[in-house]
Amino acid sequence: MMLSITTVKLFGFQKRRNFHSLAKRFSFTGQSPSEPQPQVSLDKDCIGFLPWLETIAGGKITNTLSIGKSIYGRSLFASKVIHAGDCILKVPFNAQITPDALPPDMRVPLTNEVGNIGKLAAVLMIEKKRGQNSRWVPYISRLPQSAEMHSMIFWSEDELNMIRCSAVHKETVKQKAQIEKEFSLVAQAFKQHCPRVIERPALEDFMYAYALVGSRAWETSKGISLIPFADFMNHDGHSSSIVMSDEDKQLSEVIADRNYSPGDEVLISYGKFSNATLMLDFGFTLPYNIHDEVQIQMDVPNDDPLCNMKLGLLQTHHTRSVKDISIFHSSSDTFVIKEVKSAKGKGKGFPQSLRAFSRVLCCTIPQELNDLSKEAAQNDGRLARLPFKDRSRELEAHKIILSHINRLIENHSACIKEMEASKYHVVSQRFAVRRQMARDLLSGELRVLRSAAEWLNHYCTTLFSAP
Ligand SMILES: C[S@@+](CC[C@H](N)C(=O)[O-])C[C@H]1O[C@@H](n2cnc3c(N)ncnc32)[C@H](O)[C@@H]1O
Repeated sequence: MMLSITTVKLFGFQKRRNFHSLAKRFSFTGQSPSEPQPQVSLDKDCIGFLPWLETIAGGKITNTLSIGKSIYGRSLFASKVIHAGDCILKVPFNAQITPDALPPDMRVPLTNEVGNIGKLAAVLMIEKKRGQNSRWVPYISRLPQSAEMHSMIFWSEDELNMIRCSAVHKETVKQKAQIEKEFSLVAQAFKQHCPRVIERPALEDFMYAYALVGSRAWETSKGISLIPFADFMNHDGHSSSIVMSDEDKQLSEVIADRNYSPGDEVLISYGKFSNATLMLDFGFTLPYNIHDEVQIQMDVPNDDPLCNMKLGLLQTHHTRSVKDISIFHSSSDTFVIKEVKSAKGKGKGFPQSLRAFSRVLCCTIPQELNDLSKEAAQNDGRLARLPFKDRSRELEAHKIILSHINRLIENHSACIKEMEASKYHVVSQRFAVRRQMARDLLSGELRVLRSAAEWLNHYCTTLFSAP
């Protein structure tokens, strides 16, 4: 997952928001009550950075932001009063790094099998190896080191074990395998086409570059772009400021969504990401993430006598809507549930597609399946979307999901309990950060699962009370 950019020709003024607490993580130096405008403590390592980038850009990038340090690494802070609606930074496309920078000979062998992140990671490796000869050295030297990063591809077996009950565990394994596959192609291309720059490509270096790109590049018309300076901005899930791209003016820009005083940390939204996505790709979590979700995998058992008929029917009718598919590469029996806001049916409900799947699952004779198929044809074509007329069958269908969800609740609770039991062991700072991430992930998923169980329980108990 990359950060997604919004392409704009004309953009509307974004809604004013209340000041959010994340914007106050910064500690000021030398601030006294008589000073109404606190001074921003600049990141001394970045003093020459903006003038350098402005030279490349051929113009001003910001009038109101400076680079400072937050508890989450580098960040941008208001150096002057900023009003909601102000444009706070503009980075022209010519000051961005894209896969177009790959040596032409390397582009061809990498075309199909290496994704945009892998291609840009290869560019970053080349620039890094060029050292002081790289045009981008002032930028590259200010990127975080791999030891400071917590993207899940860097997690050890023990660390990954903490989240074994979550679907993101499997995704991490898949992502690592994909990176290794892409690395073998990139390494081959390096050996053939740039042996003098990269003599002995190392998987470790590729993984580091891949994690940097995955956590700080935006999808753009070039496929993907690293946008220096804009990528020093940290994420706030409540912010409505995003990085936007203006193809006519050939630049990326950010508009403030709220007022800021000098010294405030200025945050943007990377997207509506769950903690699973944030930890997999960005290496952090939010303590309470409203976008948390749980991936549910349900199978038609192989020993079900109607297995083939059910699979055929499900395939023909596509039980899932596209909205059910998340970051996870889903198979035909994968569903995503979000927090069900109210057990009484208000707010976001329980996914219809999963309920439909379980109705199909509990059919025991071909006639029932044929009836579902006929019913779909008479309505909007979607299978099993209406409750069974026979309420005990409807109950049975929902009990299937409920027992699956209850099992996941048990697994999540056991993982959390195990983690809490090991809380007082002496651990490294790195492990402590990752354990907190694991806790945020699992508690968020547990919240989602419990809301789903509550909804299902309510549905099951009221099924027979309706007239
Ligand atoms: C686009 S970069 C932002 C700049 C970064 N802090 C730096 O030092 O260069 C994204 C990275 O910043 C950190 N980050 C951003 N927002 C965060 C947040 N709300 N909580 C924790 N870490 C965050 C994570 O390490 C993430 O991978």
